[in-house]
Amino acid sequence: MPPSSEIQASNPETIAFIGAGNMARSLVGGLVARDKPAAAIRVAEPVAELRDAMQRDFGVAVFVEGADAVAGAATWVLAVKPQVLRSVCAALAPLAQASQPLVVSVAAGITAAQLERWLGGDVAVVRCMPNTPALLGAGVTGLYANPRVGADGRRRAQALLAAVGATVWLDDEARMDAVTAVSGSGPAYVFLLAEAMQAAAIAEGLPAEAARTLVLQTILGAARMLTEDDADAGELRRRVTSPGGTTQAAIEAFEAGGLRELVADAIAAATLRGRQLSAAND
Ligand SMILES: NC(=O)C1=CN([C@@H]2O[C@H](COP(=O)(O)OP(=O)(O)OC[C@H]3O[C@@H](n4cnc5c(N)ncnc54)[C@H](OP(=O)(O)O)[C@@H]3O)[C@@H](O)[C@H]2O)C=CC1
Ligand SMILES: O=C(O)[C@@H]1CCC=N1
Repeated sequence: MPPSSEIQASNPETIAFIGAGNMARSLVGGLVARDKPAAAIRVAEPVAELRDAMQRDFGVAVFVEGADAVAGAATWVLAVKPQVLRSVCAALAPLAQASQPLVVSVAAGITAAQLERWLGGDVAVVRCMPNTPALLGAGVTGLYANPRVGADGRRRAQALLAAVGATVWLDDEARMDAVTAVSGSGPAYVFLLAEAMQAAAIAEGLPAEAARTLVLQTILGAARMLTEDDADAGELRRRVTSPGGTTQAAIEAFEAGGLRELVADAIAAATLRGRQLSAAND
Protein backbone atom coordinates (compact mmCIF):
# COMPACT_ATOMS: atom_id res chain seq x y z
CA MET A 1 0.00 0.00 0.00
CA PRO A 2 1.63 3.32 -1.00
CA PRO A 3 1.92 6.03 1.64
CA SER A 4 -0.98 8.44 1.40
CA SER A 5 1.31 11.40 0.79
CA GLU A 6 2.69 9.87 -2.40
CA ILE A 7 1.11 11.28 -5.57
CA GLN A 8 0.94 8.62 -8.26
CA ALA A 9 0.18 9.18 -11.91
CA SER A 10 -3.56 8.67 -12.30
CA ASN A 11 -4.82 5.66 -14.21
CA PRO A 12 -7.94 6.64 -16.20
CA GLU A 13 -9.39 3.17 -15.66
CA THR A 14 -8.96 3.14 -11.88
CA ILE A 15 -11.91 4.16 -9.71
CA ALA A 16 -11.66 4.89 -5.99
CA PHE A 17 -14.75 4.66 -3.80
CA ILE A 18 -14.86 6.56 -0.53
CA GLY A 19 -17.34 4.65 1.64
CA ALA A 20 -18.41 1.01 1.34
CA GLY A 21 -22.00 1.27 2.52
CA ASN A 22 -25.23 0.34 0.77
CA MET A 23 -24.83 2.51 -2.31
CA ALA A 24 -21.13 1.81 -2.84
CA ARG A 25 -21.80 -1.95 -2.56
CA SER A 26 -24.54 -1.69 -5.18
CA LEU A 27 -22.26 0.21 -7.57
CA VAL A 28 -19.14 -1.89 -7.01
CA GLY A 29 -21.12 -5.15 -7.21
CA GLY A 30 -22.83 -4.00 -10.39
CA LEU A 31 -19.55 -2.92 -12.00
CA VAL A 32 -17.71 -6.15 -11.15
CA ALA A 33 -20.65 -8.27 -12.36
CA ARG A 34 -20.45 -6.37 -15.65
CA ASP A 35 -16.76 -7.14 -16.17
CA LYS A 36 -15.08 -4.08 -14.66
CA PRO A 37 -11.77 -5.58 -13.48
CA ALA A 38 -11.76 -5.75 -9.69
CA ALA A 39 -8.09 -4.70 -9.78
CA ALA A 40 -9.22 -1.31 -11.10
CA ILE A 41 -11.45 -0.61 -8.08
CA ARG A 42 -10.11 0.68 -4.75
CA VAL A 43 -12.38 1.24 -1.76
CA ALA A 44 -11.87 3.17 1.49
CA GLU A 45 -14.06 2.34 4.47
CA PRO A 46 -13.45 2.74 8.23
CA VAL A 47 -15.75 -0.14 9.24
CA ALA A 48 -13.74 -3.39 9.14
CA GLU A 49 -16.73 -5.67 8.40
CA LEU A 50 -17.81 -3.58 5.42
CA ARG A 51 -14.24 -3.39 4.14
CA ASP A 52 -13.78 -7.14 4.46
CA ALA A 53 -17.11 -7.81 2.75
CA MET A 54 -16.10 -5.67 -0.24
CA GLN A 55 -12.82 -7.54 -0.58
CA ARG A 56 -14.40 -10.97 -0.07
CA ASP A 57 -17.45 -10.46 -2.29
CA PHE A 58 -15.94 -8.48 -5.15
CA GLY A 59 -12.15 -8.92 -4.94
CA VAL A 60 -11.45 -5.18 -4.88
CA ALA A 61 -8.57 -3.52 -3.00
CA VAL A 62 -9.64 -2.03 0.32
CA PHE A 63 -8.15 0.65 2.54
CA VAL A 64 -8.91 2.35 5.83
CA GLU A 65 -7.90 5.80 4.64
CA GLY A 66 -9.44 7.60 1.68
CA ALA A 67 -6.06 9.09 0.80
CA ASP A 68 -4.69 5.59 0.22
CA ALA A 69 -7.65 4.50 -1.89
CA VAL A 70 -7.46 7.49 -4.24
CA ALA A 71 -3.74 7.04 -4.98
CA GLY A 72 -3.45 6.53 -8.74
CA ALA A 73 -7.21 6.70 -9.35
CA ALA A 74 -8.42 9.20 -11.97
CA THR A 75 -12.04 8.88 -10.82
CA TRP A 76 -13.13 9.26 -7.22
CA VAL A 77 -16.64 8.26 -6.17
CA LEU A 78 -17.75 9.92 -2.94
CA ALA A 79 -20.24 7.50 -1.36
CA VAL A 80 -20.42 8.65 2.24
CA LYS A 81 -23.37 10.23 4.02
CA PRO A 82 -24.00 13.94 3.31
CA GLN A 83 -23.35 14.65 7.01
CA VAL A 84 -19.68 13.61 6.77
CA LEU A 85 -18.92 14.68 3.21
CA ARG A 86 -17.44 18.04 4.10
CA SER A 87 -14.83 16.53 6.41
CA VAL A 88 -14.11 13.74 3.91
CA CYS A 89 -13.50 16.37 1.22
CA ALA A 90 -11.29 18.45 3.53
CA ALA A 91 -9.03 15.45 4.07
CA LEU A 92 -8.81 14.75 0.34
CA ALA A 93 -8.52 18.37 -0.86
CA PRO A 94 -4.70 18.49 -1.12
CA LEU A 95 -4.70 15.29 -3.19
CA ALA A 96 -7.56 16.58 -5.36
CA GLN A 97 -5.62 19.75 -6.06
CA ALA A 98 -2.48 17.77 -6.87
CA SER A 99 -3.99 15.08 -9.07
CA GLN A 100 -7.11 16.77 -10.54
CA PRO A 101 -9.40 13.71 -10.53
CA LEU A 102 -12.91 13.48 -11.84
CA VAL A 103 -14.97 13.58 -8.63
CA VAL A 104 -18.31 11.76 -8.77
CA SER A 105 -20.57 12.29 -5.78
CA VAL A 106 -23.65 10.20 -5.05
CA ALA A 107 -24.59 12.16 -1.93
CA ALA A 108 -28.15 13.39 -1.58
CA GLY A 109 -28.52 17.16 -1.48
CA ILE A 110 -24.87 18.21 -1.54
CA THR A 111 -24.27 20.51 -4.52
CA ALA A 112 -21.45 20.45 -7.02
CA ALA A 113 -20.45 23.96 -5.90
CA GLN A 114 -20.18 22.81 -2.28
CA LEU A 115 -18.03 19.82 -3.29
CA GLU A 116 -15.80 21.96 -5.47
CA ARG A 117 -15.32 24.48 -2.66
CA TRP A 118 -14.66 21.79 -0.02
CA LEU A 119 -12.07 20.18 -2.32
CA GLY A 120 -10.16 23.46 -2.67
CA GLY A 121 -11.71 24.86 -5.88
CA ASP A 122 -11.36 24.23 -9.61
CA VAL A 123 -12.33 20.56 -9.45
CA ALA A 124 -14.30 18.60 -12.07
CA VAL A 125 -17.41 17.36 -10.25
CA VAL A 126 -20.22 15.15 -11.47
CA ARG A 127 -23.07 15.11 -8.98
CA CYS A 128 -25.18 12.06 -9.54
CA MET A 129 -28.02 10.15 -7.95
CA PRO A 130 -28.02 6.40 -8.59
CA ASN A 131 -30.20 3.84 -6.83
CA THR A 132 -29.56 0.43 -5.28
CA PRO A 133 -30.93 -1.69 -8.19
CA ALA A 134 -27.52 -0.80 -9.68
CA LEU A 135 -26.39 -4.01 -7.99
CA LEU A 136 -28.45 -5.94 -10.58
CA GLY A 137 -27.53 -3.68 -13.48
CA ALA A 138 -31.10 -2.35 -13.26
CA GLY A 139 -30.38 1.03 -11.67
CA VAL A 140 -31.11 4.49 -12.97
CA THR A 141 -28.91 7.51 -12.34
CA GLY A 142 -29.49 11.22 -12.77
CA LEU A 143 -26.27 13.12 -13.49
CA TYR A 144 -25.20 16.76 -13.51
CA ALA A 145 -21.71 17.92 -14.51
CA ASN A 146 -20.20 21.19 -13.33
CA PRO A 147 -18.55 23.42 -15.96
CA ARG A 148 -15.10 21.99 -15.18
CA VAL A 149 -16.09 18.57 -16.51
CA GLY A 150 -14.98 18.18 -20.12
CA ALA A 151 -16.03 15.66 -22.75
CA ASP A 152 -13.67 13.02 -21.37
CA GLY A 153 -15.00 13.46 -17.82
CA ARG A 154 -18.59 13.15 -19.04
CA ARG A 155 -17.66 10.04 -20.98
CA ARG A 156 -16.03 8.51 -17.90
CA ALA A 157 -18.98 9.32 -15.63
CA GLN A 158 -21.39 8.01 -18.26
CA ALA A 159 -19.40 4.76 -18.62
CA LEU A 160 -19.32 4.31 -14.82
CA LEU A 161 -23.05 4.72 -14.27
CA ALA A 162 -24.26 3.22 -17.58
CA ALA A 163 -22.52 0.00 -16.53
CA VAL A 164 -25.11 -0.40 -13.77
CA GLY A 165 -28.27 0.88 -15.45
CA ALA A 166 -29.91 3.72 -17.34
CA THR A 167 -28.63 7.30 -17.16
CA VAL A 168 -30.39 10.67 -17.39
CA TRP A 169 -28.25 13.82 -17.71
CA LEU A 170 -29.66 17.10 -16.38
CA ASP A 171 -28.57 20.62 -17.38
CA ASP A 172 -30.21 22.19 -14.33
CA GLU A 173 -28.65 21.05 -11.06
CA ALA A 174 -31.62 22.42 -9.10
CA ARG A 175 -33.64 19.43 -10.35
CA MET A 176 -31.27 16.90 -8.73
CA ASP A 177 -33.21 16.99 -5.45
CA ALA A 178 -36.32 15.91 -7.37
CA VAL A 179 -34.35 13.11 -9.03
CA THR A 180 -33.25 12.01 -5.56
CA ALA A 181 -36.85 12.04 -4.34
CA VAL A 182 -38.16 10.07 -7.33
CA SER A 183 -35.54 7.48 -8.27
CA GLY A 184 -32.84 7.64 -5.59
CA SER A 185 -35.34 6.99 -2.82
CA GLY A 186 -37.90 5.40 -5.14
CA PRO A 187 -36.97 1.73 -4.62
CA ALA A 188 -37.95 2.16 -0.97
CA TYR A 189 -41.46 3.26 -1.99
CA VAL A 190 -41.90 0.07 -4.01
CA PHE A 191 -40.52 -1.98 -1.11
CA LEU A 192 -43.03 -0.27 1.20
CA LEU A 193 -45.86 -1.16 -1.19
CA ALA A 194 -44.61 -4.76 -1.22
CA GLU A 195 -44.56 -4.83 2.59
CA ALA A 196 -48.10 -3.43 2.76
CA MET A 197 -49.45 -5.83 0.12
CA GLN A 198 -47.87 -8.84 1.82
CA ALA A 199 -49.30 -7.81 5.20
CA ALA A 200 -52.74 -7.33 3.63
CA ALA A 201 -52.52 -10.69 1.86
CA ILE A 202 -51.73 -12.42 5.15
CA ALA A 203 -54.59 -10.54 6.83
CA GLU A 204 -56.90 -11.99 4.14
CA GLY A 205 -55.78 -15.48 5.19
CA LEU A 206 -53.02 -16.33 2.71
CA PRO A 207 -49.98 -18.23 4.03
CA ALA A 208 -46.92 -15.96 4.32
CA GLU A 209 -44.88 -17.76 1.64
CA ALA A 210 -47.79 -17.70 -0.80
CA ALA A 211 -48.35 -14.00 -0.06
CA ARG A 212 -44.69 -13.30 -0.75
CA THR A 213 -44.65 -15.11 -4.09
CA LEU A 214 -47.94 -13.55 -5.23
CA VAL A 215 -46.87 -10.01 -4.32
CA LEU A 216 -43.29 -10.10 -5.59
CA GLN A 217 -44.16 -11.72 -8.91
CA THR A 218 -47.00 -9.22 -9.37
CA ILE A 219 -44.61 -6.30 -8.88
CA LEU A 220 -42.03 -7.86 -11.18
CA GLY A 221 -44.62 -8.58 -13.87
CA ALA A 222 -46.14 -5.10 -13.60
CA ALA A 223 -42.67 -3.49 -13.83
CA ARG A 224 -41.93 -5.53 -16.94
CA MET A 225 -45.21 -4.46 -18.54
CA LEU A 226 -44.47 -0.83 -17.70
CA THR A 227 -41.09 -1.05 -19.42
CA GLU A 228 -41.86 -3.47 -22.27
CA ASP A 229 -45.39 -2.45 -23.32
CA ASP A 230 -45.98 0.69 -25.36
CA ALA A 231 -49.03 1.58 -23.27
CA ASP A 232 -48.54 4.07 -20.45
CA ALA A 233 -49.22 3.33 -16.78
CA GLY A 234 -52.76 4.70 -16.87
CA GLU A 235 -53.74 2.57 -19.86
CA LEU A 236 -52.20 -0.57 -18.32
CA ARG A 237 -54.17 0.12 -15.13
CA ARG A 238 -57.41 0.54 -17.07
CA ARG A 239 -56.85 -2.82 -18.83
CA VAL A 240 -56.83 -4.55 -15.44
CA THR A 241 -59.85 -2.65 -14.14
CA SER A 242 -63.04 -4.36 -15.26
CA PRO A 243 -66.08 -2.07 -14.77
CA GLY A 244 -67.78 -3.01 -11.54
CA GLY A 245 -65.08 -5.56 -10.77
CA THR A 246 -62.59 -6.20 -8.00
CA THR A 247 -59.85 -3.83 -9.20
CA GLN A 248 -62.30 -0.94 -9.43
CA ALA A 249 -63.23 -1.53 -5.81
CA ALA A 250 -59.57 -1.37 -4.81
CA ILE A 251 -58.75 1.68 -6.96
CA GLU A 252 -61.71 3.55 -5.50
CA ALA A 253 -60.39 2.80 -2.01
CA PHE A 254 -56.93 4.10 -3.01
CA GLU A 255 -58.39 7.27 -4.56
CA ALA A 256 -60.71 7.88 -1.59
CA GLY A 257 -57.69 7.56 0.69
CA GLY A 258 -55.84 10.23 -1.32
CA LEU A 259 -53.08 8.00 -2.69
CA ARG A 260 -52.06 10.43 -5.46
CA GLU A 261 -51.86 13.38 -3.05
CA LEU A 262 -49.97 11.22 -0.57
CA VAL A 263 -47.39 10.24 -3.22
CA ALA A 264 -47.02 13.90 -4.25
CA ASP A 265 -46.57 14.91 -0.60
CA ALA A 266 -43.99 12.16 -0.03
CA ILE A 267 -41.94 13.20 -3.06
CA ALA A 268 -42.17 16.87 -2.08
CA ALA A 269 -40.96 15.98 1.43
CA ALA A 270 -37.98 14.05 0.03
CA THR A 271 -37.14 16.90 -2.38
CA LEU A 272 -37.22 19.40 0.49
CA ARG A 273 -35.04 17.11 2.62
CA GLY A 274 -32.40 17.15 -0.13
CA ARG A 275 -32.26 20.95 0.02
CA GLN A 276 -32.08 20.82 3.81
CA LEU A 277 -29.17 18.35 3.69
CA SER A 278 -27.26 20.83 1.55
CA ALA A 279 -27.86 23.76 3.91
CA ALA A 280 -27.39 21.80 7.14
CA ASN A 281 -24.02 20.32 6.19
CA ASP A 282 -22.36 23.38 4.64
N1 LIG B 1 -28.69 3.95 -0.01
C1 LIG B 1 -29.22 4.39 -1.14
O1 LIG B 1 -30.18 3.81 -1.70
C2 LIG B 1 -28.65 5.61 -1.82
C3 LIG B 1 -27.71 6.39 -1.20
N2 LIG B 1 -27.20 7.50 -1.85
C4 LIG B 1 -26.19 8.32 -1.22
O2 LIG B 1 -25.06 7.50 -1.03
C5 LIG B 1 -24.32 7.96 0.11
C6 LIG B 1 -24.05 6.77 1.01
O3 LIG B 1 -25.30 6.24 1.42
P1 LIG B 1 -25.39 4.77 1.98
O4 LIG B 1 -24.49 3.90 1.19
O5 LIG B 1 -26.82 4.46 2.08
O6 LIG B 1 -24.77 5.04 3.43
P2 LIG B 1 -23.97 4.02 4.38
O7 LIG B 1 -23.98 4.64 5.73
O8 LIG B 1 -24.51 2.65 4.17
O9 LIG B 1 -22.49 4.04 3.78
C7 LIG B 1 -21.55 5.05 3.99
C8 LIG B 1 -20.29 4.39 4.53
O10 LIG B 1 -19.23 5.34 4.48
C9 LIG B 1 -18.47 5.16 5.67
N3 LIG B 1 -17.61 6.32 5.94
C10 LIG B 1 -17.78 7.31 6.84
N4 LIG B 1 -16.73 8.14 6.81
C11 LIG B 1 -15.86 7.66 5.90
C12 LIG B 1 -14.58 8.08 5.44
N5 LIG B 1 -13.99 9.17 5.93
N6 LIG B 1 -13.97 7.35 4.49
C13 LIG B 1 -14.56 6.25 3.98
N7 LIG B 1 -15.78 5.81 4.38
C14 LIG B 1 -16.42 6.51 5.33
C15 LIG B 1 -19.53 4.94 6.71
O11 LIG B 1 -18.98 4.44 7.91
P3 LIG B 1 -19.73 4.86 9.30
O12 LIG B 1 -21.05 4.15 9.28
O13 LIG B 1 -18.80 4.35 10.36
O14 LIG B 1 -19.87 6.34 9.29
C16 LIG B 1 -20.43 3.95 6.00
O15 LIG B 1 -19.99 2.63 6.15
C17 LIG B 1 -25.16 9.01 0.79
O16 LIG B 1 -24.61 10.27 0.54
C18 LIG B 1 -26.53 8.87 0.15
O17 LIG B 1 -27.18 10.11 0.05
C19 LIG B 1 -27.56 7.79 -3.13
C20 LIG B 1 -28.46 7.03 -3.78
C21 LIG B 1 -29.16 5.93 -3.17
O1 LIG C 1 -32.35 8.26 1.92
C1 LIG C 1 -31.39 8.88 1.47
O2 LIG C 1 -31.09 10.00 1.93
C2 LIG C 1 -30.58 8.28 0.37
C3 LIG C 1 -30.58 9.13 -0.87
C4 LIG C 1 -31.48 8.43 -1.83
C5 LIG C 1 -31.68 7.12 -1.23
N1 LIG C 1 -31.14 7.03 -0.06
